[in-house]
Amino acid sequence: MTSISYNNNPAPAVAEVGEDVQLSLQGITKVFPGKKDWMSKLLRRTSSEFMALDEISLDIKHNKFVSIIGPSGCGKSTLLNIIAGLASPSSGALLMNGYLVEGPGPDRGMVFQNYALMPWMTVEGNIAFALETVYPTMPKVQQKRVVKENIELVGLTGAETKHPHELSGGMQQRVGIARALAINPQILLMDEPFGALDALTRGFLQEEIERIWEQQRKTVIMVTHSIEEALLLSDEIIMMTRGPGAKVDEILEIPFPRPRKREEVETHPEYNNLKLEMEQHLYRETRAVEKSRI
Ligand SMILES: Nc1ncnc2c1ncn2[C@@H]1O[C@H](COP(=O)(O)OP(=O)(O)OP(=O)(O)O)[C@@H](O)[C@H]1O
Repeated sequence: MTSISYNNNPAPAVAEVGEDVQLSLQGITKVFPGKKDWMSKLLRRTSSEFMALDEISLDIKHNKFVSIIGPSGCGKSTLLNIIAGLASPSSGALLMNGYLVEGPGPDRGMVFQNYALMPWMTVEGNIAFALETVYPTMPKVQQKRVVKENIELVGLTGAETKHPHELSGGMQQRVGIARALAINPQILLMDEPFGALDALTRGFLQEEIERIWEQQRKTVIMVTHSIEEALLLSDEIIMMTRGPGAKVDEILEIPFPRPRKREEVETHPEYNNLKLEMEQHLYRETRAVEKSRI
């Protein structure tokens, strides 16, 4: 792979973190303000403020595949958006290699559930556009090489000149993955990346992600609703409590050897215990949410 470097102009370090820690979340709280303006009052759509996340502290180590799982609406996407710099925390700090980060940056690449491709651009156009935006001075020859390498990496060779509407959902998400990887982020963030796909395509793409991860061993943080997906891909699974004021309940260490094959993972002696523990966690938290609404 072509190596790309960039100057992220990091802010000064504000705290000591362990050498093996790449990303440190320190007391991240997110409170969404309520709506009390005259228009909301007129439309009877006022709301009070809502604390989505309450003092989340986490250390993510280099080259780990980490999944975040929790009951629906607990704040998984909010947390990922804060890590991506697309949302700001109400309090707390986010440190990357010990340096404070306060906005989006090319050190974090994001893959969205709805692909978020430019519909008027081709496959290579979408990837080249991301590269141009992040590395405006990159020579065209290098840009072409990076685009080609990443199209190859996600198995889309031959589809370079197609537009998103000519591609299946699975192929569009491959473009989303290639685009995120092309900017050579230190951390790949994925928000329910396979959530909009049918079961078979989802299975294929999970295996593709496992293959790509083995090649690159980049740190990945993935939000998912799927226990099986988290178990297949992750080194660690962060289980969140229900909101409001969601916290980290427990972090599961996943012991399956790599490279992973679905059949081997599913027949590992620890698989059923881990799956049961996750099911019980999700059931308990979801049941509590439902009870609170009755
Ligand atoms: N802009 C906002 N203003 C007010 N509340 C918000 C806003 N965005 C999210 N929320 C609330 O914050 C909570 C967390 O939302 P978030 O989308 O992060 O949860 P999630 O765990 O990713 O959900 P899901 O599992 O359904 O994808 C929800 O209760 C949601 O309604």
